Amino acid sequence: MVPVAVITGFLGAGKTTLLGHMLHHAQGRRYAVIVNEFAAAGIDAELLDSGAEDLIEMNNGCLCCTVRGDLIRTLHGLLPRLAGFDGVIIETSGLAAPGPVAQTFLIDETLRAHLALDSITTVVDALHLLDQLHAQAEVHDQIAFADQIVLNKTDLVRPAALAALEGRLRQMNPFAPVLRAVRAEVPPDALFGRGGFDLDRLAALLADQPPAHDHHHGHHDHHHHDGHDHDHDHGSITSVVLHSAAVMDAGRLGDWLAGHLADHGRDLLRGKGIIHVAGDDRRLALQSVHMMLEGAFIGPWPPGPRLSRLVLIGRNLDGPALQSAFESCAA
Ligand SMILES: Nc1nc2c(ncn2[C@@H]2O[C@H](COP(=O)(O)OP(=O)(O)OP(=O)(O)O)[C@@H](O)[C@H]2O)c(=O)[nH]1
Repeated sequence: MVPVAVITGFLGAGKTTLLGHMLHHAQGRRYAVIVNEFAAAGIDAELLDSGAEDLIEMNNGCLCCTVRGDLIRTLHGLLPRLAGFDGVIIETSGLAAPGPVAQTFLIDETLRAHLALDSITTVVDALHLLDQLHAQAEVHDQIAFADQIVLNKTDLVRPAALAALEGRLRQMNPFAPVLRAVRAEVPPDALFGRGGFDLDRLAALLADQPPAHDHHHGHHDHHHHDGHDHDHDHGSITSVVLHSAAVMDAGRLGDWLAGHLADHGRDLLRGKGIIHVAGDDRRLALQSVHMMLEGAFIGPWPPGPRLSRLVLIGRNLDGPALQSAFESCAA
């Protein structure tokens, strides 16, 4: 039996950071990694720069609904090579409800014979958690399903507020231990060997219960019409992928993005980009979570054309306007 760890958490909470931390501290253990992004741009794989033995990307939407079939196929494809791995790590997209992902391991007989769900780790963003609990139904599901919770980005929040957040998390999920973290730095063995996955609890959660979040807020975008997992949409949350083949001016791009985030940060949940900027041979990686923007140079470009890509996930995205604003940042 090869153990499977699922990493979940809302957009920008720090899932990829946690995955990177685990892979860099693998201490000789070999993991197969499955990454699922909401937007089809494959940027996570580049940001991760992981050295993972086997990184499989699933870019066609959200793991919880459209592509559970794809997850099953992907895992089946992995089976012949499974003996070479000490574990499988699945990073779900930030909009995924973990229930159906967990269900995959219970329903499929063949998978069940070879793979054992070991843990579901939910990463939460200490700075944005309270807002997200009001606006995003997925966050409730992710917390409710967690086997353990990584309370990440504790550097951005005062200690007193942290204790309150922890209390809130305990209230929502009394079973999951809460690990406080900066940059998702939790013990490297935190994802595996927990044996913590209690099937009885899972079964109870999978049963058709009213979602726990119904009482907490007036509106949400999640619609479970009949208890099946294919019927929810993600409300008005969409994504756009901006492209440019031109060399970009880092200053101009930074000014535009900072201004745009300041004006639209509430609606703009997440931004991620790999940018070809003038004057540097390395790739500029950009990341935003609401209004917080970070940029860092990562390794050199691979041979071939250098295409800049910026993915934005949020509400009310005007794709053509964003694309032309992006292009106008050319050097
Ligand atoms: N200040 C601070 N920033 C963090 C911390 N952890 C991660 N970040 C930053 O938060 C941003 C999002 O982190 P990711 O790990 O990409 O988040 P994610 O959950 O994988 O995001 P999605 O794949 O979009 O769902 C990045 O800019 C990280 O560098 C932390 O503990 N403190």
